[in-house]
Amino acid sequence: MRDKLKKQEQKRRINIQETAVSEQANLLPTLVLGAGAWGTALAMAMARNGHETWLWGRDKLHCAEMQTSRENAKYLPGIAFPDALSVVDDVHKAIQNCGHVLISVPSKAFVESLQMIKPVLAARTPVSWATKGLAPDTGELLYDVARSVLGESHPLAVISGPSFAAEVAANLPTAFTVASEDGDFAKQLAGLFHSPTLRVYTTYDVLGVQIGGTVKNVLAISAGISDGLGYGANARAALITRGMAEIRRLAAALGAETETLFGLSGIGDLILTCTDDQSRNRQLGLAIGRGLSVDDAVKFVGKTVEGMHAAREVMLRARQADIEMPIVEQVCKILFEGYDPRESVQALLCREQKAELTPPVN
Ligand SMILES: NC(=O)C1=CN([C@@H]2O[C@H](COP(=O)(O)OP(=O)(O)OC[C@H]3O[C@@H](n4cnc5c(N)ncnc54)[C@H](O)[C@@H]3O)[C@@H](O)[C@H]2O)C=CC1
Ligand SMILES: O=C(CO)COP(=O)(O)O
Repeated sequence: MRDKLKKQEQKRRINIQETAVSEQANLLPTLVLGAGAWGTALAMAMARNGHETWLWGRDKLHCAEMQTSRENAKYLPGIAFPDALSVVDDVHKAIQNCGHVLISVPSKAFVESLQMIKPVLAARTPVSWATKGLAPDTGELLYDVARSVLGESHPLAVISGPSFAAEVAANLPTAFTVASEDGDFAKQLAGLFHSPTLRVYTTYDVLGVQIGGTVKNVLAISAGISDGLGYGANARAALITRGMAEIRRLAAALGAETETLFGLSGIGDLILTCTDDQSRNRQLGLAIGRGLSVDDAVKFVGKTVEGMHAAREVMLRARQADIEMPIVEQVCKILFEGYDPRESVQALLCREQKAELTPPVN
């Protein structure tokens, strides 16, 4: 009995501490790490809501330019920073004094960012990220990477969904999802962004949100390749739909909620990036489909293309889970084994006949 009461008291204290941390996250400024397109757009969205936001980028010259011009002319030209947004120089001081860190760097720089904040981050300061992808080589989910680097004490959250940076920066209507195992933190983080032009939904399914946001990038490359080859709208719709089946299989195998894949971070982001030319993953596919070599296509796009990094790791996770992801497999063959995209499409079409749905067994 005494043990039970002790445990209840401990739980109550943890709750009080967590509430204090969460309230602090709302009052103290948010530090955004990564002054690319997405980090800047998210920083602008929070600052427009009056939340004091600090933006840090590793390129000192770029930061100095942003301080002077009050815009990010490199990634989001012509959109002025709100008053509550400042570009900071001293990242260590900012990490120590902020109420929440939001990481928005490419997946290859994610661990490096966690390692940079870890020694200076105050205990229990919440950390979120908008990075989409898996850990290079190991294919670990970024949530697991963050937990193992930062330990158990920091509330963590993932931001994902159909949201091109340029449209968010331009204040065009957008909806995305915040996922966290800590429901209070999810709500508070969503509240920092929520506005008449930005609807932010919350969920606890961090796994499903990360899988959707990662695999859709690989599938956007496949849709781009198909469109670059001139294969038409039927082929694109088939790739999106069968691609969705691949996402669902991986998500189910890893223990995510199927429902999540039918939400903003799943089908929402898949449709966005497979169909709109703002997507850099789709742009890479288009260039390959139109005849450029993979190397030349990467140079031609010249921007962050997460699907190029995620493709191998997604395939690795699929093999570990013993599931088929034929579209992702063909994208890997084109990107890394020199396959001709036409051969890959043939390989997909020539797969054995299959049922889309089989009757339930009584
Ligand atoms: N651009 C978009 O519309 C969206 C992007 N995302 C995701 O956000 C992440 C970042 O993408 P973007 O901002 O678009 O990329 P970006 O290419 O516009 O900018 C990336 C920024 O990260 C910086 N960077 C690279 N390595 C770094 C490091 N080690 N430390 C600090 N900064 C570093 C670069 O200097 C650059 O400023 C990606 O995972 C992407 O998939 C998610 C949703 C929308
Ligand atoms: O994730 C995105 C929008 O939700 C951005 O997609 P790209 O990285 O393909 O440009």
